[in-house]
Amino acid sequence: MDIAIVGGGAIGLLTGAHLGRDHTVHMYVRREEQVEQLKQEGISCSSVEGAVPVHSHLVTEGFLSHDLVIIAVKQDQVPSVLQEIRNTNSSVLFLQNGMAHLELIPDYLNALIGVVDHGALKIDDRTVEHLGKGTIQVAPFKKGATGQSLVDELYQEDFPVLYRKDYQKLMVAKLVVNTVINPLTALFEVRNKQINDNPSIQRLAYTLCEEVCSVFSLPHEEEWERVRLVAERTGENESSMFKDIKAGRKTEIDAISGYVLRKSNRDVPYHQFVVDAIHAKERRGS
Ligand SMILES: NC(=O)C1=CN([C@@H]2O[C@H](COP(=O)(O)OP(=O)(O)OC[C@H]3O[C@@H](n4cnc5c(N)ncnc54)[C@H](OP(=O)(O)O)[C@@H]3O)[C@@H](O)[C@H]2O)C=CC1
Ligand SMILES: CC(C)(CO)C(=O)C(=O)O
Repeated sequence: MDIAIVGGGAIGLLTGAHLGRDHTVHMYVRREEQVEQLKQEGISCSSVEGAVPVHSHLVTEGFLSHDLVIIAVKQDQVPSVLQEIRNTNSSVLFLQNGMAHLELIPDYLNALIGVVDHGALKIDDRTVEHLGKGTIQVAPFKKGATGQSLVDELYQEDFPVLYRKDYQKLMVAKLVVNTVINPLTALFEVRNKQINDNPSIQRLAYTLCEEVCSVFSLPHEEEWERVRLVAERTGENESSMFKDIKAGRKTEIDAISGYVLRKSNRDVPYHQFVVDAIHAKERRGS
């Protein structure tokens, strides 16, 4: 298959390295020096042997035609990427955390929604460290659309891409995990395991979980157990929000906890607090 990946960050490089073994991959990035480095040296990924050759382009120089376009930028960059790809007929796979981008997807687009539970860290413009192996689950955005054969073609034994029917279920499950673990680990600057190990953080986590479950009518105890398990399984991770805060970058708080606030028709004070507190931390870094 001929695949375009927009964004050469942690997830763009990780998917590019793995899919580039079986498919033709075109990386669309926004800096000339990254275009050149990828063109000359390919992608290096800790879980893939050798450098993986890819084509590379400046995103602003227009799009070629591809079987699939994968959007691997952060939430806040989705609008500008949608502008760049507005004339595409290709299927488009979105890999963002949070759910705010779903509201931006235009009707005409043949969109697929992906949930990534790998952990990846960008080391430099062509190098990514694969920190936690997981899966990418993909479901069609529009009712009735399938895309299953395309998704099945992406499957690799050591990099499973799995077709699912219901994107809502997938996304809400990931949102619950991110809205509990990410802001608390970023605020207290701790690894994920502290959600279980620090009794005060655990109490805050439990209440955030109660709030998000009430907004989406989910069974609280079941969801809380799932959050605890993810915090345990990824215990040594620094969450993506904690990493963003440490690096002085804008976080995805508005797309995650902010989305819960926007969807709620009652007060969710703990979510309001973490949104304000994370914004305060972002400002401290600027
Ligand atoms: N990293 C992880 O382990 C996981 C990440 N995710 C989700 O995946 C998404 C991507 O995250 P991640 O890869 O970590 O983020 P990164 O910050 O590592 O990468 C984002 C990349 O997008 C590039 N970019 C930004 N705007 C544009 C644009 N307009 N056109 C082309 N490229 C652009 C940036 O370029 P530049 O370098 O020039 O700034 C950067 O390389 C996020 O929503 C995240 O929540 C989900 C699960 C795990
Ligand atoms: C699952 C978790 C919390 C793993 O760190 C994550 O998705 C993130 O950090 O964004």
